[in-house]
Amino acid sequence: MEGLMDGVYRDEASLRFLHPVANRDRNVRKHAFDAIVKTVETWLTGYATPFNSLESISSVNGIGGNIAIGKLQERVPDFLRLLVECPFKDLRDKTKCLLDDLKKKGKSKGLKIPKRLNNVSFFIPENKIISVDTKDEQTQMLFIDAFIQNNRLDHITQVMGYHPHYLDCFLRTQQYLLRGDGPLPYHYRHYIAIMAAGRHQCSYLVNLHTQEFILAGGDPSWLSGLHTIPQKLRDLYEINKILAHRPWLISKDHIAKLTKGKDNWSVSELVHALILLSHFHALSSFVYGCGITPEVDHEGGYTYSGKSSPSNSNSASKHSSPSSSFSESGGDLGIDVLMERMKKLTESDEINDMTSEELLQQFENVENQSAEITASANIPTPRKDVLKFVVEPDFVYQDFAKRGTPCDIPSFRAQEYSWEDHGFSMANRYYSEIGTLLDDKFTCAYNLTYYTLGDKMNVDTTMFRRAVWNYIHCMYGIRHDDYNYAEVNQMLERNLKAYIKTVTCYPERLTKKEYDSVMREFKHSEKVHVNLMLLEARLQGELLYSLRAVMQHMT
Ligand SMILES: CC(C)C[C@H](N)C(=O)O
Repeated sequence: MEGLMDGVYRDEASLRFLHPVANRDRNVRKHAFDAIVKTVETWLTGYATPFNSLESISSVNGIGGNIAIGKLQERVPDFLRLLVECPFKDLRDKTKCLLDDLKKKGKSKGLKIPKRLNNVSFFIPENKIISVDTKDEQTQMLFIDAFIQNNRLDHITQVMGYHPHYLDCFLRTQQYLLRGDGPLPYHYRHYIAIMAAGRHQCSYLVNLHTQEFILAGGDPSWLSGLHTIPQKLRDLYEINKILAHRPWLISKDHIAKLTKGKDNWSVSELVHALILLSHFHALSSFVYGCGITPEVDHEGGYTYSGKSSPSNSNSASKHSSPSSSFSESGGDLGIDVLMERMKKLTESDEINDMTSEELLQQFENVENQSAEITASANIPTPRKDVLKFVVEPDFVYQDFAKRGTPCDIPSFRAQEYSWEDHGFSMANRYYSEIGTLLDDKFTCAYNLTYYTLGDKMNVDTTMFRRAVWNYIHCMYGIRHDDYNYAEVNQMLERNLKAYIKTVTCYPERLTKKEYDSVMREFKHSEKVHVNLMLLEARLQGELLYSLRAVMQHMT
């Protein structure tokens, strides 16, 4: 039995390592695929009841550990399901045939073929999503890149496919953070991703990186929860928690504490970790903000019952809570009104007449108003499998305006510590190249425009986009003193502010109803665009606080 298990087990591991199949070279792909076909055929014919005997193995040490390895027989079709949606046409077609074959032959052996349960997003109809075999060459290449990097074409990538220029920056940075040169061991990086995603109970990212952690050679016992991990990694938890919800509380003392003592962090390792944490906090916002669905091989992503065909009517859409704090009459501005206001504001040139006190006052107004806006009231019950990676799940965002006195924290002046002048070089110094990669990504997200608004062409949307970006920083207490915050109130109506606040600060609470109720005349690609800005502004906000603390510690 052990021999069989070992054999399948190794194959499983190599299957999961799609690299040879995910190769740009057609011949390499063919070769690798033939090997898979052979493996599957051996499984189907070589043993009397290979799948049944595997079923009795409930847990396997080594690779797999906690990830339902007992369901190995389900994984083969799983894996094939992933390939059905890969960006290589030749492979897709072949896989379809193989799956059909498997369906026929497998039945008599009790083999169950999973069906995809969801589309890519709970919010965006499938026919509006960029298809795997898109004719757009740049996007197609990026999908291939993503497939090669991540061993799959994940739903995040596919949704970001609306914005190829951004996707390019995103994939480059993420690849570097997770698999490039850097001070932290690979399995640490994925575990840190899990810890970060846990702050928002983002099981999508937790599942993805649980698998990656194993593939990177991580010890499966760590997946039973935080109590099993090395002290050094556990020490990171406090800063993870603060950074995710109240980054203004981070001080140089946190950095000092981590960088001294027995199991200490080097400053380089810490900078790597801080960037990973912020990346995955912000990515959790994106996952919820766009209603990303579980992957086909993740819990909630597949079904064995014959009935279900992909639909958008999954959990998230059922969430629509009656007590939503988004008002029905929330007054979605509509594109015409928005354009009208942008035009007026551009002509008025008001900021030149304002004193710095008045500008400060405007900032404080928006900040105080933001504290009055309740985010979504739909508070989900945390899932047990994610909770094991979470300490103090009740520690959540608190309005910056309500931070209270014991430690009266002033707002963060972006002019005194900015990404461009300080954060960027700080990041590069301790973790080479990352500053440049992040900078490209920030610049891309900040400036991205197609000069369109819904169906309208040739529109300068700068003002709207600035308002979104600066509003997010405002919720974190970050102030740009060359910006007139009165514009935020002109550009963003109350429901949209509530949406932005929910997705940035409490993403796990967002419902489909809320997604639908804002930016009604925008295209889905534009709503995703707003979510990209949200991701990046949040990420930058967290980094400004943590890198400033590192700097203060070093000087
Ligand atoms: C988020 C959207 C309002 C962006 C707009 N479509 C543009 O091209 O700038």
